[in-house]
Amino acid sequence: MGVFREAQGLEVGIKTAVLIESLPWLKQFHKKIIVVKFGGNAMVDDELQRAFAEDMAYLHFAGIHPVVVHGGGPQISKRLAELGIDSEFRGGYRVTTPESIEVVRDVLSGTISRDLAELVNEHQPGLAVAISGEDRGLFGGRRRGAVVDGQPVDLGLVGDVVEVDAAAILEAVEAGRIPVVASIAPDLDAPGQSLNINADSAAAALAIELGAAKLVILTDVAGLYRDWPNRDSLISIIDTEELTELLPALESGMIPKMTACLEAVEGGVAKAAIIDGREPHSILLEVFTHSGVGTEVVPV
Ligand SMILES: Nc1ncnc2c1ncn2[C@@H]1O[C@H](COP(=O)(O)OP(=O)(O)O)[C@@H](O)[C@H]1O
Ligand SMILES: CC(=O)N[C@@H](CCC(=O)OP(=O)(O)O)C(=O)O
Repeated sequence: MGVFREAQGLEVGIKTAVLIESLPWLKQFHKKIIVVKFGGNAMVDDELQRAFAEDMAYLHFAGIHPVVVHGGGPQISKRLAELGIDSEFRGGYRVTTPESIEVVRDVLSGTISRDLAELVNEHQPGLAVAISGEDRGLFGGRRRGAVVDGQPVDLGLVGDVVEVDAAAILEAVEAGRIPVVASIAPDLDAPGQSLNINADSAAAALAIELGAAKLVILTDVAGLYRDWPNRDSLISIIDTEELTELLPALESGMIPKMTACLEAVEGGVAKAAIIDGREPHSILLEVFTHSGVGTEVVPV
């Protein structure tokens, strides 16, 4: 009995320590916007999606304003494969054709945004609202290419967000709602044409425009590895100067992700973090504990 009581006491001690550790962060982020990028690789099963929706509701009811930008790379590739269309990535970006841009839109804003908003809304009807980058002038895009092995390459209908009109997002936030944003944008140079925007880069552009207190990117690795795939080389904190030096050596999906973190922090967002979205509720540890998780990008 004595041992049982002792164990119970220990458990209570741990619980209260965890709760009270969150106080400085609750104060720091009170009524502030945190932009959360939910990667396609981090939403691979229902349990992870439900945990994510729970976390967004948690942040909301803790007095923080989460704004979600989601990806969907693997889901787009799957849908394209079902249609007999191969996926090609160059420098971490999907080469996008007039045929595939329709699939990108359909998967991102037609399926994933709606599904995520629905899951969040299970916690309170109407809490989340799906908004596409094509709605109400949210994003304006301009075509971009990539550089692979020092050579410029064409990506087709892929763009950068060069203009953000955050009115729709701010209205939603002020109404106490959680925007769930799909990364697709009208092409400012070709009216009627849409561009496929990498979701990390869309999240960075939005975080800068909103003056977010933090950008958190959930993916399928523990963070940024200095010497990928050496698992002993996880970086816990890196400043923008060091990241700028490391960027040319990065591969595949990490290129847009770390470019996004760099742009966000250089654009005035105090911190950007890459965390493991395969761990349910990892974002709560990132936001509410001293040590955080994953890799944090900070100004010099
Ligand atoms: N230096 C690195 N550190 C961590 N992951 C890396 C690195 N270089 C390449 N990667 C790869 O990048 C992937 C994450 O990018 P991506 O697949 O685009 O994720 P998401 O769908 O979350 O945007 C990791 O799963 C890993 O395979
Ligand atoms: C241009 C480009 O590559 N767009 C991405 C958009 C989705 C995305 O970024 O999804 P993840 O975050 O899951 O990678 C794509 O078509 O896959």
